[in-house]
Amino acid sequence: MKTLLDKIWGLHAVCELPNDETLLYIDTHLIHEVTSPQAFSGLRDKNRTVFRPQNTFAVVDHNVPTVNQSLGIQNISDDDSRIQITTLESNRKEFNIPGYSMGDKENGIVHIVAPERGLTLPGMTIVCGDSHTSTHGAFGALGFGIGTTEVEHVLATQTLRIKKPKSLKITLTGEPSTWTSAKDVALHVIATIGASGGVGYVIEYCGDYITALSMEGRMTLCNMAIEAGARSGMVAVDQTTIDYLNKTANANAKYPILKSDPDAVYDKLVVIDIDGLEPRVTWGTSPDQVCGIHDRIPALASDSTKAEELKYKRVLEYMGMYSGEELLSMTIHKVFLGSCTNSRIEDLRLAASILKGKRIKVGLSMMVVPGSGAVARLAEEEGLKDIFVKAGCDWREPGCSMCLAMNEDKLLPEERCASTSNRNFEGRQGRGGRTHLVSPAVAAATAIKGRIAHPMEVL
Ligand SMILES: CC(C)[C@H](C(=O)O)[C@@H](O)C(=O)O
Ligand code: SF4
Repeated sequence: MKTLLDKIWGLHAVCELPNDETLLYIDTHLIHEVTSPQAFSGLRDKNRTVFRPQNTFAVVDHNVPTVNQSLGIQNISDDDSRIQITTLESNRKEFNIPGYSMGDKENGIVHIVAPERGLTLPGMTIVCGDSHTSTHGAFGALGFGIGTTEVEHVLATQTLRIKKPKSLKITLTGEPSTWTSAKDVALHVIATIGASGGVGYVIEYCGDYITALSMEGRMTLCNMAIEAGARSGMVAVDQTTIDYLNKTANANAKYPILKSDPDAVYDKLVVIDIDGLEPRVTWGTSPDQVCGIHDRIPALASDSTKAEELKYKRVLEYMGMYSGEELLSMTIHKVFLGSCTNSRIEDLRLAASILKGKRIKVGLSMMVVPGSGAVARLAEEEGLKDIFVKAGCDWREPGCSMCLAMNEDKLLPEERCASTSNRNFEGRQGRGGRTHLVSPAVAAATAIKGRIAHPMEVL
């Protein structure tokens, strides 16, 4: 009667520690340039080394420019970005850590690259100094984000001191509408349980919708478990997982069909009906401020407190909207197709299928940032890049880009963006920028119309 979480935990618990903590063995440690510098400095200060460099893998993604990466790191004008990238390069050399440098043809966003390279496998524990490490749970693995001090601990020992999270089973019932994707379901889950509804839990997604969902869709869903406050998201291993791994990791390997026992006991159970669910769009500055695409900006609840009223007014003011305004009437200046939520090949295929033979609205700009070199190559081979370019989109090189605006890709104050990324808080995509989180299909339709649009409006 064990859950998937119990099983993976049991296989990795080295010993129990005081204060309810477990010393957990870590199979794969992913690192990037933002949260690793202090961890390496810590190692050096204590005269320690990296215990298992071969189980560590580095990419540079947050700060990299999305144009002219081949010109090299010295070409990056922002000092912080250049220093972070250079520091990771030198730490990798010093500690013998495998990975990709800027401009490497396989480099990309850490959560896209690792699954693609077979570094994410069923039953593994995977950590990274990055909250969206939850993405890897799509493979029946336990992936979660850690802080910089913990990065140092994992580098030094390949283990982590951690309290076991509680388990939350979310069963999705019914069939959503045709143009509703995993992104929309992720937003609906967050809206239903709230942005802190998952705090203290690892979510396991179950139900027929999940069984039928592609690996890319499962990654999108697990990626955004964090936006519901959860430590991670996971999906049981099934034939879809195995088929994907046979293509990407190793065609001859035997992978364990790891799943929860039928009578497994969870700490909490939630059932969410997604029957007929329409595409979702966020209207506010929290990922749980979500509406159906045909809805209007919701009014303030009549039983709201003064504090809630002030917060609501602040959100509308920042977003430049009014209560009752129609989402479909919202003029959009920029569209961002990218991020570890939605920059896999399936996302690009979907957006390209809508943009094929069409032009994006005059005055609007759309940036397409593939999640990795492999995604970019495949998109070029399949003719997707051509479709985007012909439609007037800006085809870029891989990286986090306008998901968090640590490079040149930013919104200007009051610019409104339909973005396939995962966070919409104030300033996330540039100071004063306004973010609406959407699916790749809605992003493409929106680019054509110049306002939030349902794919059916352009097909
Ligand atoms: C920079 C990093 C620590 C951060 C995270 O952990 O999520 C980033 O990836 C993000 O999406 O905000
Ligand atoms: S794409 Fe966005 S969410 Fe993902 S790791 Fe990069 S910054 Fe974080």
